[in-house]
Amino acid sequence: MVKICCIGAGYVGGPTMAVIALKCPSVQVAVVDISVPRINAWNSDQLPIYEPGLDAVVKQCRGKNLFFSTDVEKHVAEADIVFVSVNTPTKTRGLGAGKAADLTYWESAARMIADVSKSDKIVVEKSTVPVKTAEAIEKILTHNSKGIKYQILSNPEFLAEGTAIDDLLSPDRVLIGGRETPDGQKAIQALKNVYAQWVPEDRILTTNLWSAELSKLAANAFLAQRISSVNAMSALCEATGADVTQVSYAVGKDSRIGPKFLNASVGFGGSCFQKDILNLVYICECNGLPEVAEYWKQVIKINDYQKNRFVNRLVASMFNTVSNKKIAILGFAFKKDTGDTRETPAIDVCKGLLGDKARLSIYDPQVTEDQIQRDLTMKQFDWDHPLHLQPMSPTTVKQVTVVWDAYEATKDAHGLCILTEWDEFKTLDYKRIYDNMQKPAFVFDGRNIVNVDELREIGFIVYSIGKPLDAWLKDMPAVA
Ligand SMILES: NC(=O)c1ccc[n+]([C@@H]2O[C@H](COP(=O)([O-])OP(=O)(O)OC[C@H]3O[C@@H](n4cnc5c(N)ncnc54)[C@H](O)[C@@H]3O)[C@@H](O)[C@H]2O)c1
Ligand SMILES: O=c1ccn([C@@H]2O[C@H](COP(=O)(O)OP(=O)(O)O[C@H]3O[C@H](CO)[C@@H](O)[C@H](O)[C@H]3O)[C@@H](O)[C@H]2O)c(=O)[nH]1
Repeated sequence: MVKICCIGAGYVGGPTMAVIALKCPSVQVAVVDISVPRINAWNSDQLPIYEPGLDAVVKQCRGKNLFFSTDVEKHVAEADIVFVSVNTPTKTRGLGAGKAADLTYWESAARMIADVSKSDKIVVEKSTVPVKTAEAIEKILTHNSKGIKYQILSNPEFLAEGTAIDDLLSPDRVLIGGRETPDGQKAIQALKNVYAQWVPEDRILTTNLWSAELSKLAANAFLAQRISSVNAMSALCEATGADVTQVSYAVGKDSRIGPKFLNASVGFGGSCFQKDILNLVYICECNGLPEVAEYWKQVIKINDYQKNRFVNRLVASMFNTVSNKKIAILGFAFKKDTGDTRETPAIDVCKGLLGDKARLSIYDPQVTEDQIQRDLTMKQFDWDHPLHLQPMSPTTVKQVTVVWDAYEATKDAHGLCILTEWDEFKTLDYKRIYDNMQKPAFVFDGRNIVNVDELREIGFIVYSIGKPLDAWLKDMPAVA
């Protein structure tokens, strides 16, 4: 029986291994982590992450061929294939701070593998890493190998949160990079055999190591670039009277461009896009390619611009001040169908409003008060370290209350902001909300989910990203 161990029971390690266990009943899968609460949660009825469909898969396999454990060394020692899916945050100190990937957790995992291994192993990079990381890992493993042979593969993960299970069950592609030696090819084949249990052969791509590592960074950069492109257009739409939804539809009808990933928004968030582009920028700079670095940096600059623009629109339309005004925040997660708040645009928007002394009442169906308070007090990039190594938030933000209902959040509010596209926000009783708000009542839709005409009919002053402006907003500059 093939034994797989995955180091890191997070958003990637947990769902990915659960699907491998589901699709490969003859493979034994152990997911290990240094975080005790995380492993306890994986072994309970309340899984540590919210992901549609995940519960059912875990319930079907857990205790049969899927195990969650803190006994990292035992499971690594027993495994034939070791996936490493640990955090690769942006460095906050020293060389490359603010851009380069921090490989501390990866390196410590590699050293531990070298320490405890007694048999040959295939070590798989599942985390997103800089190009050439496999070379560094190879060096750590071979210099400490005690005669054991290691093959390093790069098998980046392309799942998106909120649709992780569907993405894993029918991926657009699985990418496996390895050495072009006979042993390297054998290792690629071994991993291919696992995926081939459910992924059609023509969707399993094999490349050299560096192409696989770089393809992951490139894919995220391309995706994020689409969003920054449509968001840049949204500013121009507001200035000209064009409607960004109509523009993206027309543009996306070109089969060379395609319709997906063209929704204008308050900005992209999530643990990957910004981190991976910063990493790409750093690699370009280190390779003497400043123009290429500058090109990709713009994707992040437009994203920051979009978040600032949203806050400025809001404050400018409310008579240039939100001091002591109650603003309801609907949605805090970085996208719908997840409780994940890593790099969510809601953090920047809330901080911007708090900077202007607003009082915030926040509702998100999947994010706890504790998480929101931590996010609003944590330093940038601190969120991407294992939970138990994150600094405790020393204070809570007093101007913030967190409630469990959209109607409660909006009661007596001067304005409401939609920052996550949760389906339930589309079907709220906006007449009831309007009746219970201060007047004039404002809606700022950062996800373009409300029916603008209907809300204006009710009496709201509505701002929706990239849509023709409300008469109220027309003479106000986009960035005050
Ligand atoms: N979240 C996503 O959607 C996504 C998708 C594709 C790729 N990725 C990449 O996958 C990697 C993991 O991301 P994630 O979202 O799952 O992160 P995560 O923070 O949810 O999970 C990482 C886990 O690794 C554990 N860990 C860290 N060091 C360890 C060690 N030495 N031994 C054992 N456990 C250790 C942490 O405790 C944590 O539980 C990152 O490189 C990320 O860029 C993430
Ligand atoms: O048209 C769009 C699409 C997305 N977003 C935003 O972009 C962010 C990222 O969304 P998405 O890519 O769907 O979620 P992630 O879970 O961050 O997934 C991305 O990052 C993962 C981690 O590397 C990759 O594996 C995935 O392929 C890649 O889509 C979110 O804030 C979305 O709201 C938009 O604003 N407009």
